[in-house]
Amino acid sequence: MTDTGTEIDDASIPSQSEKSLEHENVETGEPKMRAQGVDVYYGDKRAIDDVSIDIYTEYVTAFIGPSGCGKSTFLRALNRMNDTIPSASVKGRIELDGDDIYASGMDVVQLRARVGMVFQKPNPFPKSIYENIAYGPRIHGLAENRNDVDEIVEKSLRRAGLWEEVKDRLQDSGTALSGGQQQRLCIARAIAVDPEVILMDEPCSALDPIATAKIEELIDELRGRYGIVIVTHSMQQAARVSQRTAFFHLGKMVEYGHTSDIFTNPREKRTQDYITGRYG
Ligand SMILES: Nc1ncnc2c1ncn2[C@@H]1O[C@H](COP(=O)(O)OP(=O)(O)OP(=O)(O)O)[C@@H](O)[C@H]1O
Repeated sequence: MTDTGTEIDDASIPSQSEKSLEHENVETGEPKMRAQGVDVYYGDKRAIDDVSIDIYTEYVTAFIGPSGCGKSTFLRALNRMNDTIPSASVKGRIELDGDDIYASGMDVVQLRARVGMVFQKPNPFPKSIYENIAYGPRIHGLAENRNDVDEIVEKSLRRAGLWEEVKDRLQDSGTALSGGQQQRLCIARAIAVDPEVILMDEPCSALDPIATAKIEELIDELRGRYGIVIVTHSMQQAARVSQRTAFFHLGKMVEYGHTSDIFTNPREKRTQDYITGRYG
């Protein structure tokens, strides 16, 4: 996809009457995740206001919007990462395969394996490359013996596009890798526990352009196998890697749709203002 982001000028954006409705209802099949009427609070301050969205395995979904609009807060609500913030609370319903992830019986450790997360700053464990990958499958009972673990380590590193670079140095520390390699190691670590969804919170913001391009290629290769949701500050990145985009502003999800529509044919003026660089 081309860099459509900030290069769009007003003249290229059709008026309401010209807008195609054919993409209005963007999905048909069952979503992997569904959020309905979700509010997230920090204490009594509402950071997310009545957000509803479906997440599909078939597509990469990008969350965009100006700083502080709540993208990361909402992303973290999707695997209960907000539970680690004492003042945070969530209202509404978030489902994974139809099950309420905030239900009292939900095993949060299991949930975070099914809905994995990759953070802004690569955060490998201060252990070997091998152990970074092997730890999760062992504690989740996915491997019975050393052979199983070896297989998972190789498969995960291959899927994350890192195997060829590290296969001869699996006992080296994960923290000795370059930033881009560390981020791919973190993606491999998420993959190793067989997730269904991978949440990525600005996964390239600490990386140089070449490492960024590799992560973007990887995201494209992983699409379809896992539901992928990416928070990004870069509209160019959203346009390159995602098929669906949600635009957030002041805690609300203003607009959701096909990425191409959001960037060339937005329905809402606030989306148009953002993609044309009026704020953010
Ligand atoms: N741990 C926290 N405690 C209190 N308020 C918070 C906390 N984390 C975020 N907020 C507030 O919630 C709102 C949304 O923040 P969030 O980080 O989700 O936005 P964002 O869109 O991801 O921003 P950015 O693009 O700058 O990362 C902001 O007003 C922020 O100050």
